[in-house]
Amino acid sequence: MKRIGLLGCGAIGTQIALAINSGQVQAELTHVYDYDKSKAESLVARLDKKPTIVENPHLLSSNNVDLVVEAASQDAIKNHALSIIQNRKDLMIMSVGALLDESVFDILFDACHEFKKRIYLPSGAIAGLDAIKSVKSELESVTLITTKNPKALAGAKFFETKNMDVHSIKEKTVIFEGAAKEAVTLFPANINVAALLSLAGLGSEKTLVKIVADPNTNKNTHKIEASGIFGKISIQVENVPDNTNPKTSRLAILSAIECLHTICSDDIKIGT
Ligand SMILES: NC(=O)C1=CN([C@@H]2O[C@H](COP(=O)(O)OP(=O)(O)OC[C@H]3O[C@@H](n4cnc5c(N)ncnc54)[C@H](OP(=O)(O)O)[C@@H]3O)[C@@H](O)[C@H]2O)C=CC1
Ligand SMILES: O=C([O-])CC(=O)C(=O)O
Repeated sequence: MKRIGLLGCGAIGTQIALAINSGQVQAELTHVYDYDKSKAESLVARLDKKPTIVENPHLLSSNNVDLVVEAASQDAIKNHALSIIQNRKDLMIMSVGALLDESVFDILFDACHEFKKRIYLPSGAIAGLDAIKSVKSELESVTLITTKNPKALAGAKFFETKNMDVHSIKEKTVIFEGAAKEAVTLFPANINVAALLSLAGLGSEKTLVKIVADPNTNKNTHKIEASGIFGKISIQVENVPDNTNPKTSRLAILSAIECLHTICSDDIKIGT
């Protein structure tokens, strides 16, 4: 059975730990870390088989684990992903936006080859990555339109740079249009899905992102529109937000659990 270390004990990390605890994912959660220790303690209190709470992130991968699951932040990837791979552990990443920094991507890509380790990127809060990957060589345009309630967008760096008060948005408003590369920097906790779409398809400069703040919605909606020689793809997911973190969709959590289940099982693998 694979031994798992968990980096980040928030909305996604908690549900992953509970899925392992219930046996839905056949693995052993052995070590956890969050820089808010109280979050790690509350999580461990809910588990039957108690993992060790480590005092710093390096102790996750220097211990005897097979895979580290990151559910923390883009900074966590920038600061710790390389040492996890160098410590010869596989890594599952949720804060995928960090990989749109080419220096981070290239270093991790080379490290995976050198240390013969794998990085897994679950499909997260979107659907259709299988198709985008398959038509990659024939793609001509990809646009992601993401609509969230302003309270789910609050706290993003974007509002500091624009000197805009998110709570003053009273009607459905397009607040950002640009390349995925810029979107993941300005909305690091909201649009990691744009990084997944970029990596699967046209890259971070040509993948276009529109972010819409809608005070009248209680869903996190992601619409992908892609076209090319192959034809057209139009996929929309209306996600229920997690009840502890409105930025994060329920589908992102379920996708992380399903990805981990696939990594940890030897049965038939369905889909691309
Ligand atoms: N790929 C996808 O489709 C999706 C990706 N995400 C991303 O996944 C990540 C986890 O999401 P979620 O669980 O909802 O987030 P939460 O904010 O609920 O939980 C993250 C936890 O990790 C902690 N943390 C952040 N950075 C570090 C660090 N460097 N070292 C240790 N702990 C850290 C946070 O502490 P504190 O609160 O104090 O910052 C928090 O306790 C986020 O980056 C999010 O943007 C989310 C949804 C979809
Ligand atoms: O969960 C979502 O809807 C998407 C999200 O936060 C992200 O991609 O960072």
